[in-house]
Amino acid sequence: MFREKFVSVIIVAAGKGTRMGLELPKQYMTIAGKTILDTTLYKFEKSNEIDEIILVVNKEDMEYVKSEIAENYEKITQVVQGGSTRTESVFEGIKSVRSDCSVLLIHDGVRPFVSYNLISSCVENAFLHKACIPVIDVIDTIKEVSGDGFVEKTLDRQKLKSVQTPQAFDFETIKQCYMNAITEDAVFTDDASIAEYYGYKVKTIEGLPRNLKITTPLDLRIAEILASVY
Ligand SMILES: Nc1ccn([C@@H]2O[C@H](COP(=O)(O)OP(=O)(O)OP(=O)(O)O)[C@@H](O)[C@H]2O)c(=O)n1
Ligand SMILES: C[C@](O)(CO)[C@H](O)COP(=O)(O)O
Repeated sequence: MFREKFVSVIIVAAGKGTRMGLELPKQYMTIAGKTILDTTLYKFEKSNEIDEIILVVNKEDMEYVKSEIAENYEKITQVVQGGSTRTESVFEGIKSVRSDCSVLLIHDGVRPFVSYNLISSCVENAFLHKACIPVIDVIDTIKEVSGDGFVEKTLDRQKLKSVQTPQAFDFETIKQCYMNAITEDAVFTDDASIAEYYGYKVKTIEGLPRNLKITTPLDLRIAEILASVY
């Protein structure tokens, strides 16, 4: 139904993995015989919804990625150099997206357990609502804590959601938002918050608990278990 429109995905993989605490950036670590980045790329390569993949990596990894990774994926049209923040890396990717793209997905290279169904739902809802993000319920009680370590308030958990990627957008809308946002001092920790900043309404859909962002050594252990199942 949506296939006559061109759909691109930017996979951002230019992070340093500071919280993982190892020298090798986590996207190049191997789980179940494949790098985390390869496992992520494979999902989008095989998804019927995706027409092109733009891969964003660090300057020092460009040659390795072009010769050892990108070669294996027909849908990768560009490997581009990222920036010093996730926002800058996404913006570099956006500059390389085909001008006739209708819907753009933006996905973390370190979320390898995304499903084909979730990719499809994101695309479908971006066509319907212009901006769509997957979310899951928050499990813990969340409190706001002041700089001196005392609780300021307890937030209403019913209204809180934990946000995942892929985040999906009408391409022209998110491109314009990013072109404006890149000149702002504000710090954005995901793509949807940039659309929100410029007044767009963002539709949430049900994400997947297994779609974790591999960030810490504990996540890596969990990912090893998940890789034996998904
Ligand atoms: N300058 C950056 C920073 C992050 N990312 C990407 O954004 C995704 C989510 O970021 P995160 O998990 O925070 O990765 P890192 O920045 O590598 O980790 P850390 O913050 O611990 O250094 C990752 O796929 C990461 O490679 C990126 O492309 N460019
Ligand atoms: C985009 C994101 O994955 C949504 O949860 C997340 O905000 C990325 O954050 P990070 O600061 O790059 O870890």
